[in-house]
Amino acid sequence: MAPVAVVVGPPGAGKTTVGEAVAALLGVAFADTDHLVAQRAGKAIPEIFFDDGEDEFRRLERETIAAELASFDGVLALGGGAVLDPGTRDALRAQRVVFLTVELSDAVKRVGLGAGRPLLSVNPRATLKYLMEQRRPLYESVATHTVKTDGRAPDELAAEIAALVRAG
Ligand SMILES: Nc1ncnc2c1ncn2[C@@H]1O[C@H](COP(=O)(O)OP(=O)(O)O)[C@@H](O)[C@H]1O
Ligand SMILES: O=C(O)C1=C[C@@H](OP(=O)(O)O)[C@@H](O)[C@H](O)C1
Ligand SMILES: [Mg+2]
Repeated sequence: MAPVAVVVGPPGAGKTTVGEAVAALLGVAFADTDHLVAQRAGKAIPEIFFDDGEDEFRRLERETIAAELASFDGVLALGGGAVLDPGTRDALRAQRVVFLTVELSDAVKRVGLGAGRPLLSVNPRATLKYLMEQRRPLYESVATHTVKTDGRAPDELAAEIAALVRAG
């Protein structure tokens, strides 16, 4: 069993929002690894970073993704930093992976002051710029499809991605 699609991209790309809409259009389940990690830890993501550190968050994230790739058959949205892990990138090579791209200006507007995203809680624009530059090659290395999201509504993007999945 494998997800019908895995959604990757930087914070603010719309992985959670668009991924959920794609699942609804396809009539399949939706899961977001951030949500699953928080559930597993019994606390919200900023609390995990604060209490336990980023390494512990990444460990939970890596294990959660491995488990979902083996057992989940809906649309799976990952956290923006999931692709930093080489084992996760390897596992994604057998999957349909949709990379949602976003330019810095739209990403900054979408994440606002970074509430709920501990890495962006200080200076979101500069941090996002750095994260996006550092990770772009990693997203590209796992993507089977790349979809630009700037200036496009989530519904329109979801329809395009659902069609792409239906087309196999
Ligand atoms: N295509 C879009 N156009 C405008 N706003 C969007 C778009 N996609 C997502 N958003 C908004 O941007 C914010 C971040 O979206 P989210 O789905 O959480 O992104 P991600 O999971 O990639 O970090 C949310 O407030 C969401 O409503
Ligand atoms: O980019 C990152 O390293 C992170 C992105 C977040 O997910 P979104 O990309 O859904 O915001 C979340 O996993 C955590 O705050 C770390
Ligand atoms: Mg998200």
